[in-house]
Amino acid sequence: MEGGASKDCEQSSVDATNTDEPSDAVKERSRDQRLAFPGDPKCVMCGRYGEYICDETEDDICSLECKRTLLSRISNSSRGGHTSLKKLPTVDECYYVKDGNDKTGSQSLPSDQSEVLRKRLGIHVKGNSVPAPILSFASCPLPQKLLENIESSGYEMPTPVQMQAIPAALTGKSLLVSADTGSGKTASFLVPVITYCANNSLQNSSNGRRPRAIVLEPTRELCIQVEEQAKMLGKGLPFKTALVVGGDPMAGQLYRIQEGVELIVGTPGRLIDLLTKHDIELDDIMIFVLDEVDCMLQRGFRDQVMQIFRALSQPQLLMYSATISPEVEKMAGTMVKDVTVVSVGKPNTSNKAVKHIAIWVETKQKKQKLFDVLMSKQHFKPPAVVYVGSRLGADLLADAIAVKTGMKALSMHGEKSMKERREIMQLFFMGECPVIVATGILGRGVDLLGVRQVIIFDMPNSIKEYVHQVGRASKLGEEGTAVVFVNEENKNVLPDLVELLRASSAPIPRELLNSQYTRSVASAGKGQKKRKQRY
Ligand SMILES: Nc1ncnc2c1ncn2[C@@H]1O[C@H](COP(=O)(O)OP(=O)(O)OP(=O)(O)O)[C@@H](O)[C@H]1O
Repeated sequence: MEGGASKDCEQSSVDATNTDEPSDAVKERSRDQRLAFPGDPKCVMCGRYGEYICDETEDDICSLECKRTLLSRISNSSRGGHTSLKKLPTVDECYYVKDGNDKTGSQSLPSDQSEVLRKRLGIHVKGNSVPAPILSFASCPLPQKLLENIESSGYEMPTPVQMQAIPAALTGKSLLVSADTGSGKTASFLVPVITYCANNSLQNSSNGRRPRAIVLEPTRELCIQVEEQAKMLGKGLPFKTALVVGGDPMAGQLYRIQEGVELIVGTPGRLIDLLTKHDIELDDIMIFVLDEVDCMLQRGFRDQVMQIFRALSQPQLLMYSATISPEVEKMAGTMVKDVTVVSVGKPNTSNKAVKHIAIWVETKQKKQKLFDVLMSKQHFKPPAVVYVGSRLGADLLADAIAVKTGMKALSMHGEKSMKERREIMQLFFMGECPVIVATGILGRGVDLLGVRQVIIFDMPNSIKEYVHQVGRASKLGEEGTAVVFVNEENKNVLPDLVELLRASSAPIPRELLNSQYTRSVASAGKGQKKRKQRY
């Protein structure tokens, strides 16, 4: 080893503020070394953090133990006829601490390493005995078939929210989780739900199969998407799902539940309708998921959600959203005791991968501005979603786009039948329609495959909905663009918008800064800037 010179030492001269790595003595054994984080050098022998360089071979190595093994392997192979020092293939997969199983059966990181990982990935946790984050799905006791399905879905590594929320949910405790739009929250609740259901299915019992978990979503589109993902991840397991949404005949949905399912995915209204008209056994529901929880606990949905919740026998409550306010946290605390709170990144901020282009445009000129964007080779990046505030507005604008630009444009809103809604989404996904004009129905949660541009034609009334709508332009950190039209009519949301644009380092139109509704936040920002420059 180069006189024990570690890469950390090299690093520390570049980044003196990096205090993540303890600079202690050279590690004697492989198990004393921490795991490799994404991007770290990996030990060629065991895959842990390759903190040192072996001076004989120039290989990354984690400890003296691995160095000895490496050198002995090389000398064995050279005795076998190889005269030169042969490089061993670099190990790609991470190795996990084998003897640190926690009570969920997960192979857990030691607590100091958990803290380093959380810090690096912006994971914050609040609660009692929160388990360590995981670095691979296989470090949790998931059914083998589920692990295979995860792999065939192309999920090589858990995303940060999955790293923390999956082991936390497997403890059986209730969770409140916030993470960016498009960060993989859906799988972070489906994986524990499927694990629970598959492990507890009564498929071979004389009592038949009964629902074990419910996932509530605010829109039918989101239900369809989540149920599809659940089916994909649960394939080959004793795990069946039922979709309970308005617009499809109730008889078919009821029949499916009576035939035996483990998971119900539905909207609150239709589920209550079904539960009040028919006798459905809910005693075995052990997990209740409120996706988009801030929306589900808002007036409009709250009473229905609470009605369903009260019909259950104190299930584990899993609550998720990209936008969670302190009020929602408080409400969640009244529903269940001892909630574990997990947040990834800065709560309630917009997805960093989305570039915001705010344009100040008077209402009368908005249509023309939209046509300009759609007809500009430079600015239009199809397929795109245009968000509007009303159903009629969606229909009229889609027609106007088709007439003015010659492009196929379809509207999407809650008045369309389920059949129409499915057909529109299919055309869009098949690439046969470059523009969809939608109400907020497509604003939350829906994974709009391939969409990298959204145009907010009518600014929503709350910055939270704006965050969800612009989130449709990116998933898993891929870059997207959000064009947003604003004017004085959006006065309620303008101050929040200025703050969000500033936090995203996006240009802020002069009219927006000078508006009477934003002057106070705008000048607060200016003050901060001046102070920074002076010191
Ligand atoms: N571990 C993973 N590896 C690769 N892709 C993943 C992984 N987890 C999820 N995905 C994919 O990332 C995309 C976004 O995930 P998902 O829809 O769950 O995001 P979300 O956090 O629920 O977003 P939103 O807040 O908008 O609902 C999906 O296409 C999903 O299949």
